[in-house]
Amino acid sequence: MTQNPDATPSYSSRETSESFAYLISELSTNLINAAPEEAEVHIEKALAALGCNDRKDRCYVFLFDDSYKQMSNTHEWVNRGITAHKEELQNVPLEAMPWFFASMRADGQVVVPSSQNLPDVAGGFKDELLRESIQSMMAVGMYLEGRLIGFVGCDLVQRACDWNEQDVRQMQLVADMITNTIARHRTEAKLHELQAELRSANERLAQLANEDSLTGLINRRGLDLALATELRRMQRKQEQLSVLMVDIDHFKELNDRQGHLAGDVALQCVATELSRAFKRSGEVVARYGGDEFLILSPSMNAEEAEQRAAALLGSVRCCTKASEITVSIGIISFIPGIDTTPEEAIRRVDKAVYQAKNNGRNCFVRRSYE
Ligand SMILES: Nc1nc2c(ncn2[C@@H]2O[C@H](COP(=O)(O)OP(=O)(O)OP(=O)(O)O)[C@@H](O)[C@H]2O)c(=O)[nH]1
Repeated sequence: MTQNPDATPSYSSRETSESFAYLISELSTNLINAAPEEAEVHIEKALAALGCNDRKDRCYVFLFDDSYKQMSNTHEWVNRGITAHKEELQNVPLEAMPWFFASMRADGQVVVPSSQNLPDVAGGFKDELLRESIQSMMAVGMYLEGRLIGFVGCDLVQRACDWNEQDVRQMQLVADMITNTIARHRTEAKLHELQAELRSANERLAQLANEDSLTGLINRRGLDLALATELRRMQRKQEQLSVLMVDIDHFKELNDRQGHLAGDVALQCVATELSRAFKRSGEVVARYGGDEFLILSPSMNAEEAEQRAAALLGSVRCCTKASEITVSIGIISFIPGIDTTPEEAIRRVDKAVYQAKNNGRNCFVRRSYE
């Protein structure tokens, strides 16, 4: 125990008062069951219980930062008529009171019966007590996994006090209780953080599994899922689904002539144009594979699908002017039946593209679904 050499406290064998012990056990139960947002209130109640017992003037919790450079007053209770200091005691540099910090680290407690009698070596700490008109104080350390993380303490403004063992024991009880609460909430906060990281990693993984890395469009896997969903949805609503397959013309030649990288850029360029042209709510643009793209337009009839395909022929040429790329487009527009499968829809729209290629490319062909 750290004691002022000029004023050795005379500890009595007074037992912890029953009412205090009862109150503390009740608070302890509350703290164990408290949700993080309620814990603050319970910690302050514990400080109040400590303060009201034996008429203390101020009770508080300070926490050190991880590098022991600063400490901050996180919780405070003050008696009626006593000035609160919590606001101003944030990020207090520990180097300003080396004696206090060294004593706390060495002994796990600092007991000051009379601040007037503190030795000169207590320097900055003594000045601080006198500045705040604190006549007497006591603090005990809070340890988390063996590491000093802060302390719980109390001040007496109006009187000096020969603190006894029971006083220290009571304060230690409250300090342990608050430490356990802080420990539990830190663990829970860490757990929530990890859960959130895991959730977003899983979401990203799921997204990546359905995403084409070159263009950022959904890939064939994602398209298969989306097509199955749209077929069911349009069947239920008895509305038309238009499916457009867009295939770049003579793409192999472009690769051969300008290189694979230029080919990649052209694919990205077409992908961007398709995304721009088909961004109505519910529309899906996918890279189906190689130089083929697929578009799903729910609730769109054949006439509108043809208009949009015609516009697309023009805009693709514009967007890839440098490479003079054209595309061939196959279209099917139909109300899905109960037994329409994604494979069948793809097979039919693929035939339409094939026909567009045969018709000389840079055009669209719509095939009826019957
Ligand atoms: N640069 C690049 N090329 C790709 C990629 N995926 C597939 N290809 C190439 O795309 C070309 C597709 O060519 P084909 O299917 O023969 O068709 P095409 O040359 O476009 O001819 P038509 O469709 O008949 O007009 C192949 O040469 C593939 O190697 C890719 O990610 N990047």
